Amino acid sequence: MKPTTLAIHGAAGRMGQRLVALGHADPAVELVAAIESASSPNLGRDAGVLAGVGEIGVPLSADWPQSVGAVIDFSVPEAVDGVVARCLEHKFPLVIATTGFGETTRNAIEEAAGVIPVCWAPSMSLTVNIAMKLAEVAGRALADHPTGADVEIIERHHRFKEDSPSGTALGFGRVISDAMGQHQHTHGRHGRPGVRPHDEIGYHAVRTGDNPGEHTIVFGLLGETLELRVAATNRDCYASGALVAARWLQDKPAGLYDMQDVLGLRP
Ligand SMILES: NC(=O)C1=CN([C@@H]2O[C@H](COP(=O)(O)OP(=O)(O)OC[C@H]3O[C@@H](n4cnc5c(N)ncnc54)[C@H](O)[C@@H]3O)[C@@H](O)[C@H]2O)C=CC1
Ligand SMILES: O=C(O)C1=N[C@H](C(=O)O)C[C@H](O)C1
Repeated sequence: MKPTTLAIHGAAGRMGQRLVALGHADPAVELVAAIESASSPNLGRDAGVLAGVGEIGVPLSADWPQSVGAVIDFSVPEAVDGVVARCLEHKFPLVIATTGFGETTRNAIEEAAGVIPVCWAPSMSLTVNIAMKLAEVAGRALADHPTGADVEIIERHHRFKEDSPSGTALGFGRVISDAMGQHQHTHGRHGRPGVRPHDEIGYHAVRTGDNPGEHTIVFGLLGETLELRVAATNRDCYASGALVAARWLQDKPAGLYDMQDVLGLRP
């Protein structure tokens, strides 16, 4: 099978650089474009040199290729509408990994997925996506527990992360509220909020050092506690998941997919 040609959007970032490095080492893909913001100080530099793997002949550029097998986006929320519009215009399959954007962008993604295949997931990590399945199972089993089960989601990320809570924490919250029916989403607590209602999921965003991402989901009953914890030790779990998703999209019809589809975790 021919390698999938790839454009990486946000190629000079923390994630972009790991994608360039892993993509360069992967014979199943061929990196053909490393797209960056028009104001990036890295424009013109070789993407491989920046990523620490030596010269690969792909310069960082604000220009888009005319043709490519798939686009992977790890950039900033404000840039995602533009990525979606470009991919729609050129019919490029698209993997969206950026987090922290709002409803307008979500709607644009859903609309684009009527025309092109899109994989959108807040975490490309295999273990995070398995943990989401486990959270769904736990949520269903505890939904009608007589003592009630309090759900708290604690996430830890590096000091440079700009959105909070993480897209993954919100994803866990969606999966659990679909299973258990909570209607309130509370972000941190202070003052005297009173006795904890059961109809609530609590989110706590910790920002510290260089943590590449860690999520703990607490199901607190009276008398026992279940915790699911999933932690990255580096960013390669996200980068390799995104490369798998880009390959997977190749033969897919237009539609909105996520990593549960890519990893075969959806029944
Ligand atoms: N879904 C997943 O598995 C993961 C998602 N993320 C998300 O990916 C995003 C990027 O994360 P990092 O790499 O840590 O951030 P970063 O800040 O290191 O990189 C973002 C890059 O995007 C570039 N950029 C900004 N505007 C642009 C534009 N208009 N066009 C092209 N490039 C542009 C920046 O110059 C920068 O190089 C964040 O939203 C983060 O939450 C991060 C890790 C895993
Ligand atoms: O910004 C990050 O680093 C990460 N962001 C994603 C998120 O917001 O969930 C995924 C991962 O946790 C790393």
